[in-house]
Amino acid sequence: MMTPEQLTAYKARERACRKEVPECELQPCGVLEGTHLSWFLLVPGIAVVRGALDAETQRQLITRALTRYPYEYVSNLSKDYRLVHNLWDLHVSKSEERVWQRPQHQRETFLRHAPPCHLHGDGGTGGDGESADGTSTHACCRGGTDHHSVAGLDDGRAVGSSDGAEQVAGCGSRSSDAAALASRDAEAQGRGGPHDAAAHADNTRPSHSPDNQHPHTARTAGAPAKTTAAATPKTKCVAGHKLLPKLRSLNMGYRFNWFSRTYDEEDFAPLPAHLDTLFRQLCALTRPIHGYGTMRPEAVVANYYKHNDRMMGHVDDSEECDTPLLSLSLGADCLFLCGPEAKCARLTTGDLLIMYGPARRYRHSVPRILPLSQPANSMLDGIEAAGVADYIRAAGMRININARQVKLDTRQGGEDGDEVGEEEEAG
Ligand SMILES: O=C(O)CCC(=O)C(=O)O
Ligand SMILES: [Fe+2]
Repeated sequence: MMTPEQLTAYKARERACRKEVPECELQPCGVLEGTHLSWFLLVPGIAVVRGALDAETQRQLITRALTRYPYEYVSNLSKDYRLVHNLWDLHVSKSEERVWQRPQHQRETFLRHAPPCHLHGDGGTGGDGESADGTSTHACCRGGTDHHSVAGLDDGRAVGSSDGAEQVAGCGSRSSDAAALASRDAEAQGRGGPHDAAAHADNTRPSHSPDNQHPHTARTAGAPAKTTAAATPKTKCVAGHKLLPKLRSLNMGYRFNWFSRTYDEEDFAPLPAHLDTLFRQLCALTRPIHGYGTMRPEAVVANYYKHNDRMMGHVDDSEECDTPLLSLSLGADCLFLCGPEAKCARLTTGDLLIMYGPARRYRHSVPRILPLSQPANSMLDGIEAAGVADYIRAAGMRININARQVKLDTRQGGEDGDEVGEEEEAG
């Protein structure tokens, strides 16, 4: 828990990050055993492994995050729109086909009882972000290199590095602050979205313009809703190709119920096997840091930030267990604030951030997305899927994919959860 003074100072630092790029406060801690990966501590319990993912793995995750996950899983758009086509396909075809919003009663129902994923035809979209310039050149600690990072994401098989080194990954959660709670409630009622960019300073999810809801979204601040559920006409619709930019976040595995503020046992969409494998490997790889050899990545959230988006302060405290939260950065750099002292780290593409121990429940936020770095641009150059690199560049996009174990070990009766989905196809 933070004192009121600490909270005030935290929020002031979030605001300051919009204007300047503070020094990265990561402290070097050494090299991960069996790898050439350098790791750092922001505060005890908040670690960053630089370059934990190799470039090809980053490219695969980015491609899937744009072309597959939004179609296969519930996103912030799911509450508002019923999609019968893949968002990416609508985007590249510049489809003018109109996508209709759900009627109000369906949106409310959807929030409480989201359909199981693999919704062919049930995707979602969210609100628009704002923009702001994140210009800054901040020197920060750098670590590992590609060839020692986690490599390969072939579906159904473990990710391992080409030289024997391996890596790990992480995830996020919900806030416990009263402010965050209030904002979540607001979002649950159809206001505010995960990423409300310029939105209010107080909450959680990346803020873009407030819109739709998604589990992680709810922590967003009480940004003024541009479109409240109640005000949305039943007939509102949007051209298909305009939906992808509204994507803010999506949820794989257990979905968070923003009304009960718990994970619903029955609301589970199996993860893609490659993500399950990746996060398990990352957890094992970073055991020397956090002490946990295994974790089940039961709730995975992908957050999509455009250059002016941000995620306000929140605490991820809805999970039952204390296993590490693993969080991957892809694309543009960002500033990450954390803890009672609002320490600041600059995260770069391929980095793995880990929250563990008591710090697992520290307040944290992403107050600013920075311009794409040269290494990020080089990494994007290798993306094969047409249009993906251009899309990331045009939006100045950062994608965060985080994973957390939700249930206590006893809940699923085994060391490893086995509810991993089949991968239909690669790529
Ligand atoms: O984007 C990030 O790095 C943080 C995401 C986060 O805190 C969350 O999803 O809970
Ligand atoms: Fe979080």
